[in-house]
Amino acid sequence: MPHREDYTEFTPEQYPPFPDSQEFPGVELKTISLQKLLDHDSTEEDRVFEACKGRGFFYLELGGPESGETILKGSEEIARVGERFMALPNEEKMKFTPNKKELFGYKMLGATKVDSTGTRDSAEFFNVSKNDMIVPDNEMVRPWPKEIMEKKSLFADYSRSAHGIGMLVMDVLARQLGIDPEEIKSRHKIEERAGDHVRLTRGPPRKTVEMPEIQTPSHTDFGTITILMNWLGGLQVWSESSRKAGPLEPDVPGEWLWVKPKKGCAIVNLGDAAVKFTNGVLCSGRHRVIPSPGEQGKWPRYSIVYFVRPVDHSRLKTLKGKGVPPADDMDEEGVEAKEWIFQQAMALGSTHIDQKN
Ligand SMILES: O=C(O)CCC(=O)C(=O)O
Ligand SMILES: [Fe+2]
Repeated sequence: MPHREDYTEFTPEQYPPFPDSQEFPGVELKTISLQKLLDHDSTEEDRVFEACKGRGFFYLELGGPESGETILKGSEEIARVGERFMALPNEEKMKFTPNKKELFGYKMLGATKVDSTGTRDSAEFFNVSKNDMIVPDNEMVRPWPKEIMEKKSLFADYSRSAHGIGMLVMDVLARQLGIDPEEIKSRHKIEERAGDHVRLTRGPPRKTVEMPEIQTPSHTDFGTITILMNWLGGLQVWSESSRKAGPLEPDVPGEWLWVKPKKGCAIVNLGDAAVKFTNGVLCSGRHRVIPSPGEQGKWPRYSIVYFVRPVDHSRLKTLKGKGVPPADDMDEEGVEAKEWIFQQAMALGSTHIDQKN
């Protein structure tokens, strides 16, 4: 008999492959090499620009560079932290719900409405603030569970690497669009407080063959760019890219296509802030998560996501660049990022967020 300490429900080495069947139509995504982007390979820069103007989703091959290796190894270690936290009794987990209009902390199963009739989601997640992980304990602004505090340096390294990778991509995109890269850098300084976080998500195994439940409802990410690690199918993108869909439902005809996890790669996607900065030249792809398909559905599904977001007090508005069509808001001050993120989260049907400052 294995000891309790040996038990782990996050066991990527045991997962069956994504089913090879027409029943589960997949999306074709470009695979971009992190090493080539670091080397300023101009063909790779053109490819990533195309991917971000198109669907706004691509695979990023991580192996080799230090930051990529940190994400590859760190995501598995963080998933195990997630497993330990999610196994705690509910009352323990509920001590860490968000406060003050922020999204950090625990979201229980069912806290998000997934459609206009009020059906609830079926995944739980924990958002770990980048800023609290990269400062000494006495400068942290929230209490964190012991499971996370024990691994604070892991979260700090992971946050720095994921943030760095996100900024590398944004720097390429800014140059392609003739936007002054400083406009992007100054809005994403890692030491300044931002909504950036590492999200640890657990979705339960699939209950029925029909896969009726929604683990994470249809949405576009709110921030600038997202670095996602997952090991089991479940993520789907809407087949048609849309730059102005409302919060929950796609507004253009299409279908959900599966995004198959790809070994050694992160799935990277742009968020609504990148759309705002570029007046819709870049795309924030609509996506959702349902239980894993076929045999994969017997396992609980973990994903580790890093959201790069504009710093709290920066302003969201269209930036100037030769590749950016002029917009009405270019000479305005713009809305504060913290308020924008809060508004977006509320529009998505979140009921667990504290609406008071
Ligand atoms: O779990 C996943 O694969 C994606 C999760 C996601 O889209 C999100 O948390 O915003
Ligand atoms: Fe997302």
